[in-house]
Amino acid sequence: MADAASFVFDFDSTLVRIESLEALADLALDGADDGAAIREEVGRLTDAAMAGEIGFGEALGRRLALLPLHRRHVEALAARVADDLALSVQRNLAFFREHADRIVIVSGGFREIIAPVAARLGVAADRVLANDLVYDAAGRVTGVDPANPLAEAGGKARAIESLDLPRPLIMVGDGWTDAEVRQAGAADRFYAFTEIVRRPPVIEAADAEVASIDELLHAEGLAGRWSYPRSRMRILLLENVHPAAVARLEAEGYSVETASGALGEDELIARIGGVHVLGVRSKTLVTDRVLAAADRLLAVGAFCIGTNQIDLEAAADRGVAVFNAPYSNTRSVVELAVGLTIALLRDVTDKSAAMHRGVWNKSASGARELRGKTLGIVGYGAIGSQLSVLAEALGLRVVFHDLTERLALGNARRLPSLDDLLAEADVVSLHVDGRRENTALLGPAELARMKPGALLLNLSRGHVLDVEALAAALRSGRLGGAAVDVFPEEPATNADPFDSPLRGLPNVILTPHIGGSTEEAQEAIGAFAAERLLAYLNRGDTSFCVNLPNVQLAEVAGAHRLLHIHRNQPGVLADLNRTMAEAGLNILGQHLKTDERTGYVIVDVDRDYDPAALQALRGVAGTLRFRTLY
Ligand SMILES: NC(=O)C1=CN([C@@H]2O[C@H](COP(=O)(O)OP(=O)(O)OC[C@H]3O[C@@H](n4cnc5c(N)ncnc54)[C@H](O)[C@@H]3O)[C@@H](O)[C@H]2O)C=CC1
Ligand SMILES: O=C(O)CCC(=O)C(=O)O
Repeated sequence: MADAASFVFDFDSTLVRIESLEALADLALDGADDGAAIREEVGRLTDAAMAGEIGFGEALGRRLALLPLHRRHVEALAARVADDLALSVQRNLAFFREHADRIVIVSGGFREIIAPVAARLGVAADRVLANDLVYDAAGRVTGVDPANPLAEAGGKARAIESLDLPRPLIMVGDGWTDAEVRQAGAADRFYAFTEIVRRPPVIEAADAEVASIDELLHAEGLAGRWSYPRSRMRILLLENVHPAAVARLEAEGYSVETASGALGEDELIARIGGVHVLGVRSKTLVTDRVLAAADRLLAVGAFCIGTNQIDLEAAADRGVAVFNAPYSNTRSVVELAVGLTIALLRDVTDKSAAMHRGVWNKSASGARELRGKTLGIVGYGAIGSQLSVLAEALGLRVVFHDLTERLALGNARRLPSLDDLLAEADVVSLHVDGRRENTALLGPAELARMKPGALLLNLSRGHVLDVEALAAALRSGRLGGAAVDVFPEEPATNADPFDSPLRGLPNVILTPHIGGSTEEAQEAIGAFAAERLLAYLNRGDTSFCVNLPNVQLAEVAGAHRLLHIHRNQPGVLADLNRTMAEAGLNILGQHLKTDERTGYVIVDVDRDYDPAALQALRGVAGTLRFRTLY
């Protein structure tokens, strides 16, 4: 479509992340007493001109008159401006260099500042249309050459027309003077470029908005640095995911939306359309219905350890990859479990509450040391085994029970059954995962098997413990206390009410699912999960994926990467290879990994192939998801 098109780019806040005149003002006013006021006025005039409120020529003259601008300031900015390229321009240098003979830069700014950037982009000096500064004998800027059409309102259109460029002509810029080019008929299409600034009147006057050069190239049917513009890929992060994750994903060019609370199933269904990546923590249920409504979803990030809130099989059956952060909050949970155990043994919370009511109750009765007690850990995975290490260091004896064979750390003793553990432990701490089969793992019968006066901790999942049965055991005095961090029904947001049969019981510590809620853990989770999602989006790497075969992949280099997720059924690889051979694709590298349910094939191919061949690959029987990366 755009084979013969000419591209005309604005400069300030389009090719570069600065407004030249403001940057010059900063240099010229450095140390000036009235600098702040002048800078503010210059900024105001720039905005007014960009939004079309005052004429460009008038704004330029007034701004230059305000500044004690000297040649050395211009030279200083020119020396560093090429470091300020817009990020998407930096990524797509190849586009500028390959198509330099159909690119023009037009700006009401100054030739000296634009020249180094044009050189970096490979654009010839005679394809830069800009104002020429005029200096006096002392090197002070007195204005711009009045004979240059760009010194006046409507100048961009006249300057462009004077070049008689091949049409269609595509204008790209952030300001009103760029929109005017299209309005004057000097351009056939105008893209409002919003990577640096977003000006609503300009967007309204544009044929389309592009938030990056990638989007521009995609819209014009040209190959950019990425197979798909990342700014068009929507990432929806719920439940207060740490800002570190947002920053990391945005830095890679993706569009991120956030929400502080969890969403109910119907609310999520209403929002999931068009979303490429969903990020949740423990409360948002990603059900089969949600996944069925997710027309674009590539991946789900669980910004936590547990993934029981996500229908992993339904996701796999749709080729949606699910990632979590399996170790980032482990230590936080363990530290809280240790602290809660000590608090329960010493009845700290009830004593503290009494003090707040003005009651002084100094007594050793019922208060016990940790040392020498037996801790029973149910579920000896990452958290259980870490707890084991810390507990032994504090002088506890540790016994554990796990469904699978686990290495007993230190002097910890494995017990063959849950019942054995319940019979022996003074403190029982639950750290199993949230699989459905663990519902009411501790019910009335199990609680009855615990030692009289024993303590119970649940920091795993709410449904693992029958809270009604626990409340009864506590009320009857059968158990000595409990600390519960997770509940069968948890409020979706901090504004929602909480209720539980455990409320109001003595020596019962209730915490609002904060086992993993430390600043350290949340930041580490944000960083880890974001990195896993980026590895999958950017190169197809499924390391740590919890529902698809794990394949570790290097960056795509000098090739196109085809990613094919399919049902694990006979003949898929043979069909894929036959289809690729028929399409004449030259294979540079291939990986296949399968699990019981799903297969994942990654093929790096030579770049010159007929894109129609990709349709045939989508048609291979058993295909769940197919995408291309480069
Ligand atoms: N309260 C909070 O804020 C947090 C809670 N969690 C919860 O803790 C759980 C455990 O986390 P990790 O230790 O990292 O998981 P993990 O997967 O490393 O360990 C879980 C262990 O439980 C064992 N297990 C499962 N069912 C069992 C059963 N019925 N009986 C005995 N053993 C059983 C597994 O074999 C595994 O060894 C997570 O799945 C999550 O639900 C995790 C982080 C924070
Ligand atoms: O606070 C959260 O995000 C939930 C922590 C949790 O339960 C988990 O990591 O599995």
